This record gives sequence, C-alpha cells and structure tokens, in this order.
Amino acid sequence: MKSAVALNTENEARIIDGRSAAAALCEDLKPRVAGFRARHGHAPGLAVILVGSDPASAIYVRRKGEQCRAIGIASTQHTLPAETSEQDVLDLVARLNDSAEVHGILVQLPLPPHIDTRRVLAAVSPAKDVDGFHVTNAGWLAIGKPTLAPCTPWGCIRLLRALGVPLRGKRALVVGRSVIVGRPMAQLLLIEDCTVTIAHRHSENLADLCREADILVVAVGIPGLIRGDWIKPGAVVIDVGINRLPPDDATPKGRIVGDVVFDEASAVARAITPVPGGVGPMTIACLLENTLRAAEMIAGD
Ligand SMILES: Nc1nc(=O)c2c([nH]1)NC[C@@H]1CN(c3ccc(C(=O)N[C@@H](CCC(=O)O)C(=O)O)cc3)C=[N+]21
Repeated sequence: MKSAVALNTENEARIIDGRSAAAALCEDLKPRVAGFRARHGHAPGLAVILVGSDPASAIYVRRKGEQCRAIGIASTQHTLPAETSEQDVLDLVARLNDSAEVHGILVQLPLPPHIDTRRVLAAVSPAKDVDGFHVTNAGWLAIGKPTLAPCTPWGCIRLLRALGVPLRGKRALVVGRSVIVGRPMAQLLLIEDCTVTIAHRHSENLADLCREADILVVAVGIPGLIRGDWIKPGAVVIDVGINRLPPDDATPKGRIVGDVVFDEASAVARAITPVPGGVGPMTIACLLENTLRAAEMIAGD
C-alpha cells in the first residue's frame, strides 16, 4: 500500500472527471450506433416511461433524450399523468415489449405509490431492460455473467478501469445495499476480483470498515456521511450520492453534494469522483451503451 500513497505525491487526490469520461464513451458509441443503423436500416431505439411530473425526474428524462439524439439513438418519451393506473402502465410496457423499433425500455423511478414498482419492472422484457433491474438480469449478474448491468454501478466500474489502478485482490467496501446501486456494484467488483464487503445502515463501526478499503463506493444518499479521517490514505473514492442541500443566500436553489465530504476526502484519497460531474454523467452514458447493446443482442449482431 506504500506505493499507492506515494502516487498521491501532492497529497491531493486526482479528481475523476465523469463528464469527460462520459463524453469519451459517447464518442466510442457513435460509430457503433451508425454501424447498427447501416446494417439494419433503423436506429437503436430507447423508450422512456415517466409517470407523474416530478420536476427532477422530468429534467433527467429530458437530458437522456437529448444525449440519445446526439449519438444517433432514437428516443421516445411516454409521459403519463400521476394518476395513471398500474394496468395502463403495464399495457404500455407490453406494447413497447412488442415494438420492433424499441430496443430499450426505461421506467423512470420512483413510480407513484399506488403502482407496484416490482410488478412493472418484472413486466419489462429482460432483453430490453436497459436499466438492468429485471430479476433475470440481476440473476445473470449474480452468477458472474453480466448482460445488461445497472447503469450507475456499471459506470463506476468504467471510471475505476479508466483510472488504471489494478482492482484484483483489492479490498472494496460498498456502503449501501440498494437494488439499483449497492448490490449490483458489489457483484461487479467481485467480477473484477476485489475482496468485497457491503455495509449498510445496521453495520457496526462503519468508519473502521471504511478505513480498510482500497476502493470505497458510497451510495446511501446521506450528505457528508463519509469524513476524511474514515478514508485509507491512497484509497480510490467513488461517491454515488447526489444530494441537494437546503437553499441558502449563496445558492438559492440549494447546493448539490455527495455522500462524502469532498474537501476532507480529497486530501487523503488517491483519486475521488466529484458531485456533480462524477458518477452522474457516466450513468447516462452507460444507459446509451446498454441501449446499443440491447439492440445488437436483439438483432443477433
Ligand atoms: N429507471 C431509472 N433509472 C435511472 O437510472 C434513474 C431513475 N430511474 N430515476 C432517477 C435516478 C437518478 N439518476 C441520475 C442520473 C444522472 C444524473 C446526473 O447526470 N447528474 C449530474 C448533474 C447533477 C445536477 O446538477 O442535478 C451530475 O451528477 O453531475 C443524476 C441522476 C438516474 N436515475
């Protein structure tokens, strides 16, 4: 571990630029998307279902649509009123499952409380499940054969690989055990040959667990949970949290911060993702990658 510390010579972490990594991935995807279109006469297609009008979701869904078009993926948005019945959502999913123009289906979460999220996610064809939330795809991942892996953890792996730090044999701690990030993150790190621990709200001595981690991935949604003195010198820190703080005079809309105290952690870590501009942009790029891969798999390329 001496060498990892020595690499951090300035005693200041390398800031992992998720925006430029995402842009680079999108550049790689462009010619592959064009190739798909040339072979098949139509573009890969993503359908996004948004139920209700949560403003944050609407912004995020719009951003996905723009980025699809920028690389040549056809994107359609299905915006349904908040009071839409579960059956109507299931019917829409069934139509999209059967549509030859649609290769990826994303049901924006959270759904309104009267809709059973698990039932809706189970209705999405596993072949078109670009979020990787269907139990079939979770199962493929759990047996070490990821097909369509959830975009956020897959983006974290891409960022770690791009850093060039060897992952094999390293101690990885994932804080958070959500179905969307923590659990699949742990599975992907296991495939990278890390020694993986998952911590969660009931874990005892979280700070001590963190101090043992060469790779620390935090996805809990608690602003500033992870302090600088919890971090092993030379560790790589991936901060998945995106939290909006209450507004103040300087930031009337509220500042966006991660789950890690960035200024403290960056004085100790070897490399760290910022929030914003870290994991978030990579999540969207990986969604586009999954859409292309789903289209290629459906087409038998
Ligand atoms: N079925 C489904 N799949 C999802 O992947 C999904 C979802 N539902 N529901 C909502 C969450 C949230 N999410 C984000 C992705 C990127 C940024 C992102 O790019 N954020 C930028 C900007 C942050 C800002 O300024 O608002 C950043 O971190 O730099 C944020 C949030 C995907 N989600």
